[in-house]
Amino acid sequence: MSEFLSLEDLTLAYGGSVAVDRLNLAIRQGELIALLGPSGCGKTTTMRAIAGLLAPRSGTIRLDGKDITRVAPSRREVGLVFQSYALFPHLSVFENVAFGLRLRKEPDLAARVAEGLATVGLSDFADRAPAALSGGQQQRVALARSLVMNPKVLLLDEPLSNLDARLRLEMRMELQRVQRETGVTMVFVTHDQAEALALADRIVVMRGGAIEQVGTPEQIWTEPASGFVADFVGFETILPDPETGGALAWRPAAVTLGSGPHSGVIRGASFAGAHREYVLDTPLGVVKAETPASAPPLAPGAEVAFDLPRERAVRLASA
Ligand SMILES: Nc1ncnc2c1ncn2[C@@H]1O[C@H](COP(=O)(O)OP(=O)(O)OP(=O)(O)O)[C@@H](O)[C@H]1O
Repeated sequence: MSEFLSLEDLTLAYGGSVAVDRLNLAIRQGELIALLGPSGCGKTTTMRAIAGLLAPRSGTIRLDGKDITRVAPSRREVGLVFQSYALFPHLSVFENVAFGLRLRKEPDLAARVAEGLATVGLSDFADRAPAALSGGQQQRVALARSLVMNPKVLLLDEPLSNLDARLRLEMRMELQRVQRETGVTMVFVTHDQAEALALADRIVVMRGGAIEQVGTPEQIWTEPASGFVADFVGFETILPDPETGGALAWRPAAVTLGSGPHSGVIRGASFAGAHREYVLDTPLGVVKAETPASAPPLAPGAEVAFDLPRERAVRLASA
């Protein structure tokens, strides 16, 4: 694999407490990588180290063949877009995007700002104040501001989390389009598995300061490498497999409800639009199942037969 950005044995700590422990990751040029994991797993800490805002305790960061571990943030050619867009409220959209270019006294300022605004579809908004823009538009200004600096890597920390559901979908497509058109290598942080699956070329699932699995969205979705990843992508019933000593995991839709060799009691039921979700207490443990919304509803307290078909489970080395 041709590595463009590589993190080698990276250990990151705040004072005495280690937040990321000997992390290894190689990213190709032009890739769109998602760092996915629950709160506190070390995603933001990893991004801060790549940006140069946190000096590693040990390990190496290489970008485009160069060791940048001790290079100052402003010389790294790494762009950073925060979750709060941090635009300057008193500057116009144009001046916000021009800010970094002016600091560096770069040539062709007006043309480059115009190109940046065109890339994010905001050519007509150059004279507006940030306050006169929607959240999604502000986010796109922040993106343009980073892009005009021609970074080798663009880091995005929860870029969509402040947007409402509809805008988030729009910005997902926008980010993908910008990435395709500019070819810039992007690493973004999210705790939303749907976002990671929809956007990323590869997903890095993190847990407790370490990498749990790296794979394409398809691999993570269909072949989770551990119980932790399986649970994260919706395999909500994970039971020991006496045949192999490992474990088996099922998504709710893979559980047959109404017939089968097992029996359980419905503890909870909820309507989710296209389907109904059930939580069952069973001698095997808690089982989560769903049925199409068109199927007759089952009441809490009812006893129901069910099956856990082996052929619809994923196999895990351990639960
Ligand atoms: N400034 C800090 N000082 C001390 N500890 C910190 C600091 N920032 C983060 N941590 C700790 O480092 C660990 C990793 O935090 P980090 O912010 O990287 O997690 P995260 O995966 O980005 O979480 P979130 O999704 O909540 O942003 C956590 O245990 C956190 O408490």
